[in-house]
Amino acid sequence: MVLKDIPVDNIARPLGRNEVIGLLFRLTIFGAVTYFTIKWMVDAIDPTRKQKVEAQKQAEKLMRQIGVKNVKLSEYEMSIAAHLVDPLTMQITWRDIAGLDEVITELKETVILPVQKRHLFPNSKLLQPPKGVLLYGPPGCGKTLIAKATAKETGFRFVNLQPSTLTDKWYGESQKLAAAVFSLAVKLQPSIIFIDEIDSFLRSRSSSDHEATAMMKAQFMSLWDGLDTDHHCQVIIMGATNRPQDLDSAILRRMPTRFHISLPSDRQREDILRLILTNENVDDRVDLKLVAKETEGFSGSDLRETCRDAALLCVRDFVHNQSTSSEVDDPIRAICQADLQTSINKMKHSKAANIHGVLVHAALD
Ligand SMILES: Nc1ncnc2c1ncn2[C@@H]1O[C@H](COP(=O)(O)OP(=O)(O)OP(=O)(O)O)[C@@H](O)[C@H]1O
Repeated sequence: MVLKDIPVDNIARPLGRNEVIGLLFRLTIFGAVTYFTIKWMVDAIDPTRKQKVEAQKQAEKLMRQIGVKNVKLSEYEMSIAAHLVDPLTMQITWRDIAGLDEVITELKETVILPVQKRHLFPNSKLLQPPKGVLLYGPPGCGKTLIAKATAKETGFRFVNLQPSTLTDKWYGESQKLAAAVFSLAVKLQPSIIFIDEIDSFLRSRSSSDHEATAMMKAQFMSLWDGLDTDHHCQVIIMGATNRPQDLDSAILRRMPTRFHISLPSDRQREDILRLILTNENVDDRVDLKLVAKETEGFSGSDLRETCRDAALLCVRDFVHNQSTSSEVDDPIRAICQADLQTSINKMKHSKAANIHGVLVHAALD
């Protein structure tokens, strides 16, 4: 075959300008489709994606509500910011806490005064508010109430951090989130980061710790130390725990200001009961001293539950009377001593059953 037999179309020739543009266009479209397909697949298999989108929306809303403008947040800071509490919706003040006057006075002197009177000692390193405060004691005794009231009184922004926010993540995410906790708190300062059940992720380090957990703990501590080096930084970490003995000693060292919130005494229970029943319809003959005596070992939360249960007994009677009596306008009767006693007995019963349950579990373990 000689050259002249080959069709002219089959002979290689340089591409024309339009063909080059067409080729580039096709390559660009192909590249973009590949990129978005891979991104879509990665997003689809990321189990935290939906949470991230929700967190971002929630964070943007809260940031607007608390008046934070022109602060750019990273994706990780956004997911922490979703736990911000809007100070306007936070109603807890010292008046909502009963029986803890001594703790509150000490807290005012050691934490709140240094914050509020900062201008009096701008250069003193000794009189700066502590960077770490630990509230410890049995469940339901007011630790969270105290942390919220502190934020309300100081006007600090309040980040209510659940340990699961940091611990239930993919490998490597925990560390980025831990870093975001601190960088966000600094951007939003003055701020309080409240970590309930702090022992659940900052417990004593052990050789059985997962590598990622151990790294996260180490990183958390070094970020915390970073706060200390800048004494103008107004960020306080407040932790609460029922098990202070489980906390890493290095963490305890970083929380030198500690408050023990114990189960309330007779007098404290009476104060708490009085506060809980302030706006309720209570029979004048109710003897709160006697109720306080009868509720030994109850926490503030148990007392609240007992009073709620007693109030429900009145509602139950009311509903019953409505269906059986012709007097439709009968008012709901006041809470009486017998209601409270019935509810106390019920609570004691359920507490005893709980303890029994725990013991049975422990025996089975
Ligand atoms: N001293 C108190 N004065 C008034 N109410 C109290 C007091 N202590 C507890 N309560 C009631 O019990 C509820 C639970 O209290 P809080 O959440 O502060 O307890 P906690 O110590 O943080 O518990 P936990 O360790 O389980 O998180 C409060 O919302 C409040 O109704």
